[in-house]
Amino acid sequence: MSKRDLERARKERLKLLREIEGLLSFITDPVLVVDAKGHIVHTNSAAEQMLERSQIIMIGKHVTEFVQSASLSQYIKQGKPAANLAVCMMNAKGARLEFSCRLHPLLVDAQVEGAILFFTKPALRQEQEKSFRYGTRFSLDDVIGSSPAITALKEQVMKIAKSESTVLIRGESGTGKEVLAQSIHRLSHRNKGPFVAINCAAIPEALLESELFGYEEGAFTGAKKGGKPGRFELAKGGTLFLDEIGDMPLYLQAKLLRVLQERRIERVGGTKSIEVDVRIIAATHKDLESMIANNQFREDLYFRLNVIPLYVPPLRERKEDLYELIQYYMHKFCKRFGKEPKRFSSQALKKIFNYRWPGNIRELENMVEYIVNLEIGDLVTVSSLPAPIREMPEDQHRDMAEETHEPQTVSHLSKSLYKVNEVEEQLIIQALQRFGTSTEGKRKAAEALGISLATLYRKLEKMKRRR
Ligand SMILES: Nc1ncnc2c1ncn2[C@@H]1O[C@H](COP(=O)(O)OP(=O)(O)OP(=O)(O)O)[C@@H](O)[C@H]1O
Repeated sequence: MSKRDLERARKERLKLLREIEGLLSFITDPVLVVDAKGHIVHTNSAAEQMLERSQIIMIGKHVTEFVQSASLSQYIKQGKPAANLAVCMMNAKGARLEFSCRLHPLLVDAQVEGAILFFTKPALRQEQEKSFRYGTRFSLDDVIGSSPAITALKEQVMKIAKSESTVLIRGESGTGKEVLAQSIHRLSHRNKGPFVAINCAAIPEALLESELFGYEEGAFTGAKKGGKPGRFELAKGGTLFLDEIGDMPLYLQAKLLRVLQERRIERVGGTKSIEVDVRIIAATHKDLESMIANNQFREDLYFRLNVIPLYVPPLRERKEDLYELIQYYMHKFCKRFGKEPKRFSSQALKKIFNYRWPGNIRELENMVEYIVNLEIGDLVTVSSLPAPIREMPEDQHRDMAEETHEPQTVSHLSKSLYKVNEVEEQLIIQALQRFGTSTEGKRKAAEALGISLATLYRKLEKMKRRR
């Protein structure tokens, strides 16, 4: 085979791998693909979540390290299909979870090359889990951060949680709007009731109406026998979280407005009027005011929803919380994956602090998970950071003082600001150790830190005062 043929074959194989990974990611039950000896060659994210281990850890290991079964290895070796093998999956904390495994052997020219293993929950557990589906995972204690903005937001949440009024949470994607909605529910009088969420952007328009309001038997082709309750009914006595409300089509906005006014619904295809007993919390990252101006969002609905407005600031406006969040997630993922916490080099920290975090906390969480999974020893350098952070052009670096919104007086400094100051101090000390304390050294240190010489002097003055 020529070099070109080899390269083409390599590319074909890579393409096939990407296709397989893509397909596996759509499957919401855990899937493991193993070779003929039972070593894992692919996993999907559902398997990662279930086993609480990252793909990087699992690939190459024998399946029996994670899945216990009397006969699984035999089935794989012999290339025998199986429909319903009882297995136990063991997560990183050592918990044993019962699953039913379907095995599809991979045969090439009648030779066993491996197997695809699908894991589904036994029917009884599916039933038990249904009752947990409308619970919450987060409380206000899970809202990490002590910047003035987050502290004020938490105080506001505590004040309004007990009220029955509708809340509209605004903020960019990944800032924690759902975390906040769940915290409100937990603090409310309705906390014994369900917390039912619906993402108006994720559900196809044609299904959204029946998902929200339910339907009666025979309402449309394919409607379930006996009909189906909608989220308004399922949330009875609790909270209904309408996520991405800005993506709701106009005709449903009109219907929602009517429901909010009359506090009653009718299922699609039904005539019976059902009383609504829910508290509504809506959220969006969209600019509703300009949507109203462009006739894309109803102004009357906006006023109905915006009774208690809450705003979650983007991470770049509260970089004081970065360090606390990184520590929180470092601890969480190290515990989950059984790893030792890692330290960041000063240059890596500088990149992190100067990055704009367009994906907000979700992006930060992903970064820490990625880093925890890297086999790089305990020091995280710039080269280990994800590409968007690592490759941020120097001219996008901002003055750290501007970005951290440092309050002017010492009395305003919160606990976490001290932490940022500690990080900053570390960076400054390391830079001065490297370049020296002469004027020229300070100039170089300021340049390396991405701040002006005047800012460096100001920070050095502050450091002196703090000591
Ligand atoms: N203050 C916080 N402290 C710790 N984790 C947080 C905080 N806020 C958000 N998170 C985490 O960030 C992720 C995104 O949060 P969430 O889904 O609530 O964001 P969102 O604003 O609703 O996003 P979207 O608009 O995309 O739905 C979650 O995994 C959550 O655990």
